[in-house]
Amino acid sequence: MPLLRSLRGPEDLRALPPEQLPVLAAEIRDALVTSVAKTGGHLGPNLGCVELTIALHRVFDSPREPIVFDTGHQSYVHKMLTGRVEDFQRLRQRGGLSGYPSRAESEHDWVENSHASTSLSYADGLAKAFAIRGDSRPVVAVIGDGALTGGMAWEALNNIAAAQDRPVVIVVNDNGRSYSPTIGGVADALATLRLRPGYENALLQVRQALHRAPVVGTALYDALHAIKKGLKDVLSPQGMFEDLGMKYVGPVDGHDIEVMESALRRARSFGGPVIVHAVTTKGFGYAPAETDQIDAWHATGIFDPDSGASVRKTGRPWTDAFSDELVRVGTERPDVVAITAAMLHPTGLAAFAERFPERVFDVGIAEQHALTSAAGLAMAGMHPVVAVYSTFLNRAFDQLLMDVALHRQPVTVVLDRAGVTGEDGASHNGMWDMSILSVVPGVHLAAPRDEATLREALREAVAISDGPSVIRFPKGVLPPDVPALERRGPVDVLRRGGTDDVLLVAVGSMVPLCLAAAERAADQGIDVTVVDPRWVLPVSEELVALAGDFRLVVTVEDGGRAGGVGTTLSQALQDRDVDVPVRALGLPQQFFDHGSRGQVLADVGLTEQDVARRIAEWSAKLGERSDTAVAERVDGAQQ
Ligand SMILES: Cc1ncc(C[n+]2csc(CCOP(=O)(O)OP(=O)(O)O)c2C)c(N)n1
Ligand SMILES: CC(=O)[C@@H](O)[C@H](O)COP(=O)(O)O
Ligand SMILES: [Mg+2]
Repeated sequence: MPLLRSLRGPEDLRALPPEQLPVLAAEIRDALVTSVAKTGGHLGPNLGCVELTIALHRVFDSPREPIVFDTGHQSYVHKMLTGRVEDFQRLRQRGGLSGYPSRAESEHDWVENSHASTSLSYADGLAKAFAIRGDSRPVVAVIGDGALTGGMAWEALNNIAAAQDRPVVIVVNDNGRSYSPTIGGVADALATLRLRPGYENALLQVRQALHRAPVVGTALYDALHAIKKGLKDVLSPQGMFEDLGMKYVGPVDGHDIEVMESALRRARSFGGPVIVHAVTTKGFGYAPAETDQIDAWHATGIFDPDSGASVRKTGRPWTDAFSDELVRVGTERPDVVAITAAMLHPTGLAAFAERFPERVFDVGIAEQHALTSAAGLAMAGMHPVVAVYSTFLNRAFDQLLMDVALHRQPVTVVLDRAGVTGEDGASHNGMWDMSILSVVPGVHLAAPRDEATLREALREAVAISDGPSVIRFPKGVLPPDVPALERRGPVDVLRRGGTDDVLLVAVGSMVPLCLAAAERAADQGIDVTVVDPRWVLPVSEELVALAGDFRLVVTVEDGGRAGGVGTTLSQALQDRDVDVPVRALGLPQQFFDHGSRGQVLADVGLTEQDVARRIAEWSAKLGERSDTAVAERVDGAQQ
């Protein structure tokens, strides 16, 4: 890849003659496929925006003129063009290149969050600040047709369109898909625009008119008229953007660098808010991705670049267990409906959709709306199951609190990817849900430990009729089922220590680690009883009663410690005057850099060795304290 590797940055790219650009695009595609095959990552979205990104960096002077990528999963090409091509060897690996823009990596990355539909708000804010400072530089936001379905994008558009003197260039990268084809009114309107005679036609019209233009006479008038008409077609408010007063350039073939560049230059020179509508193909140029009907290789694991065959991790994913059980529940319960925020397949709803197509709603990337519309469905007699990744529930906290919980509506939220997810980095760790849910009155929260308890939790959740229920489980494959020795209320006793030494409360996916830690502690002569509360909210009376029987309670959870299970259990014990020390092990409230789940957990001391060591330390301290107390009592008695 001599051309790609010779580029030190966008200045070099801008110096390339246009005829070399297709070669560069081919080299970038090759680099994308070769590298993502080894590490996994967002291949389809990046293959689809190669030419678009080349054109952006030729027209705009990044980093002075910010280019904000919505979600950021499509920023690999931008990274390659801004001096990071060599770093792709370690994409998404610990200490290596992030899979999203990263402010620590490059001054070209203004924004790094990867929750969708934020780019227009960032761009709006940047443009407002530049305007106040008397700086007229343009700001660019690149947003996919999927991200454009998110409410925030429209809140921002409402502001951007109103400020005709602020130069915000919005590039809509319209590949017609989120993961699956994007659906809804916005998507339909984009599809209609896509069918219009495009920017290329108008450009051709202008060029031909210019060639024909004589010096004088009616022919000159006709030619000028044609030029005017062509330009009007190129830059005029149309369709859905019309009412907002936005200028619109397009549709543009997003894989034609020359045309893309021309459209962007025109948008740049306009000096106000303008939309450039680029039509692209997700996975472009790599047949296995381009032809994949499910998600055009939106996010892939490791694969063989020649055949496209995936090198799969073996094992049954948690998502599949949920997916199967939901279909069973749906067969028995005609009132159960499912909602996805544009993630039908990855959240495991595809099987339910196939079986009950009329009972599934894809609301777009709109978690807030998902929750409130679920409340509406519940009010009218349905039991909605909203399946989202844990980290995206953050978006819909207020809707869960006020629209669902306050109204005591029976809505079940299923959180996939709860806990540390790892390779996607800080924004994707599902480590906030237990903290934010702990403040929601009346919520029921289950953290199943295996397939059997996941299935059971789902059935229990859809039977709850007086408020929201939530089930959380991690990314990855299921562990073997861990049968309970005994059940007390919702609490499963998984291991009995011989004495009332230590009660280890193992939350969900932490169960295998806790059982192993208990064995290690036993080797050091410490008796540990291990329980799984299964339903961590509300804290059950049975768990409180059990805790009161022990000298020390240790909780282990795959979530933020603030407001987590340890905190809520402590509070519950205090509320009931049960005097037993609780030590909480979990994630500190930090943003963790990307790395594998195992690495992140090890960094924060969530390994069986570390948990066993902490138990031993705390246990010893308590022993010292009670020895001292006994000694003091004896001393006191002797004096
Ligand atoms: C708030 C939020 N919800 C869900 C997601 C998961 N997600 C990541 S990319 C994506 C689809 C994006 O589609 P689009 O914006 O069209 O980009 P494309 O991948 O097609 O280029 C979704 C749903 C997210 N990142 N943020
Ligand atoms: C960008 C985004 O939010 C998703 O594409 C996410 O990266 C997918 O994660 P999984 O690979 O865990 O499904
Ligand atoms: Mg898209």
